[in-house]
Amino acid sequence: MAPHADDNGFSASASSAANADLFIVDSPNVVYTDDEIKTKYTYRTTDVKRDASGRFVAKPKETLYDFKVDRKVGKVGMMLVGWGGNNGTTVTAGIIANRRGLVWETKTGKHEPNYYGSVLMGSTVKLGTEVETGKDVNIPFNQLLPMVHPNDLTIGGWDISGLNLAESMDRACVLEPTLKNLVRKEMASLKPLPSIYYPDFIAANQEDRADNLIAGSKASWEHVEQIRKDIREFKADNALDKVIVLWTANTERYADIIEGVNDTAENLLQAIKAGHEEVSPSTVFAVASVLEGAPFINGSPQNTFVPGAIQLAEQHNSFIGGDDFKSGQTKMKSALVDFLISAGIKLTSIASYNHLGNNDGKNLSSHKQFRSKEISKSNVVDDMVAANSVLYKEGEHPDHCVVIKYMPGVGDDKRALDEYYAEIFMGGHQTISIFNVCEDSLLAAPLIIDLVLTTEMMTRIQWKAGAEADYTHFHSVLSVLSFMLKAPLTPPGTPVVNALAKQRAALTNIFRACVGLEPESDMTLEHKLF
Ligand SMILES: NC(=O)c1ccc[n+]([C@@H]2O[C@H](COP(=O)([O-])OP(=O)(O)OC[C@H]3O[C@@H](n4cnc5c(N)ncnc54)[C@H](O)[C@@H]3O)[C@@H](O)[C@H]2O)c1
Ligand SMILES: O=P([O-])([O-])O[C@@H]1[C@@H](O)[C@H](O)[C@@H](O)[C@H](O)[C@@H]1O
Repeated sequence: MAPHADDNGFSASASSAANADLFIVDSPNVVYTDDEIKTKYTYRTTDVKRDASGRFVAKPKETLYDFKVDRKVGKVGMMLVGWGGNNGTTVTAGIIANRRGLVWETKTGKHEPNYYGSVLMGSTVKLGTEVETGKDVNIPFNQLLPMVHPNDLTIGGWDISGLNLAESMDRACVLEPTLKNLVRKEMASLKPLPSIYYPDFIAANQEDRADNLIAGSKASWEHVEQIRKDIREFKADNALDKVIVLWTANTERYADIIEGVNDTAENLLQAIKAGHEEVSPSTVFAVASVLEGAPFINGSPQNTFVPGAIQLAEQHNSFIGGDDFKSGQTKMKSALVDFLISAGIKLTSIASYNHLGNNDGKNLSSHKQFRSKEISKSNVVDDMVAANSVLYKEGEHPDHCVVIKYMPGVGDDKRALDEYYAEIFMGGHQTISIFNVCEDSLLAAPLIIDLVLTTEMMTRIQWKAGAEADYTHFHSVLSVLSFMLKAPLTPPGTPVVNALAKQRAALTNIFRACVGLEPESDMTLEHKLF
């Protein structure tokens, strides 16, 4: 039974379990109250220095942290930029189907809704080892901490296309007609708010859908204020406790980083007021969200978070995260490269080709937009290569090419063809060839849910170091989101981790620390020593 609050000097009396039905942590370092979970956590790392002879000296280090989790989930809104797109309509219809428990028929029989592809809703984490049997006890990931359920999300958003979500769902050609018909009425009642459209940032071939616009073809302070007003009204009209904004609109070209324009928060605000043409719609949405205190997540590859936007988020203690959903080909790559290199196999060449026929592919058929995607799809191996000096000399890197072709005929069912070529023992080679048909939006929609649920959870976690310190939130840049993203944004000056297993372990173990549990080490000494 969790210790009473007074056992550890906390005020208020202990109450029921963190997740009343599933588990509590019985530890002197964990106290539950009706409103909070408070933990005292020892963070163990290893400091490494070189001695006079150049030898590494590794020294174990312990840092004591207090974590505090607000157990009150509240009513949460999700506002999607690009709501009328393939991902936006698919995630909305999927949540409606789950919320209503719909069953639909296809040629393969009856189907029930699920959240497969969501790490939080579709996977489990190890809680510990059952004393009597010695077996692992695994629980649903979303039960590790009190999280919002996607069924309870209030959804809204913007699109430059004025179609309602039923019309957009039809345009997307992602879901089965039998399912679409069950959600059609509710989807038809949903209409995206007008949005900002700066033609130079997305492919010219997108112009024909731009009929739902806020006036003005370049950044302006009126745009910031309109988006802030939209967020405020959405929150008030739906009696929400918080709103999270997520970009799932088209991939934009990179913005040039210009000193005096977007290099600092103040310069960026001034540049928007001056209507500077190098400020993108996604950066305007990020600025408006930060100023409105709404976390902003970028699901596309462009450099929305110019230095000024990051600094603004830090100044306002507002969360941002990105970039680019990691849905299929790149997620597979980050796992396979991790496996090959950590197994001592010298990957020397990666050829990634994919073609798709959806509107995303159409937009990416324009070189500047493709270049944004090429960058996010190419950098995913860098950390794993750099970490293995046995296989790779300083600066040595596998050849890596990324090709994306727009082939309308395949629609949303993207084809990813990859060839991995590696050196193995004694001059041998290994060639791995993968043909991966990804239904792009059905893979991306659960990632939108994971990004929103994780971000919302992070708004209810605080930490401090030392009895005298005040609790504070994690850094504004949510690198904890990296498992869902191709090009993880990290706090300035901190390393980028792309290895998929490490990303998931970070998310798992940070959440475990928030309920006072040690990181899952997989040592299982209890099964090895005797
Ligand atoms: N598996 C995936 O689908 C996947 C994976 C990774 C990244 N992404 C990225 O997610 C984004 C969306 O993908 P999608 O397949 O839904 O694309 P989509 O083209 O179907 O949807 C994008 C939507 O954004 C709208 N839009 C464009 N500019 C806008 C603006 N300034 N304001 C508001 N709306 C705007 C468009 O009208 C469109 O409805 C793309 O950037 C894509 O690269 C998708
Ligand atoms: O599958 P993945 O590499 O994670 O990501 C996908 C790319 O392969 C595809 O070319 C692109 O159109 C999608 O937006 C998405 O980025």
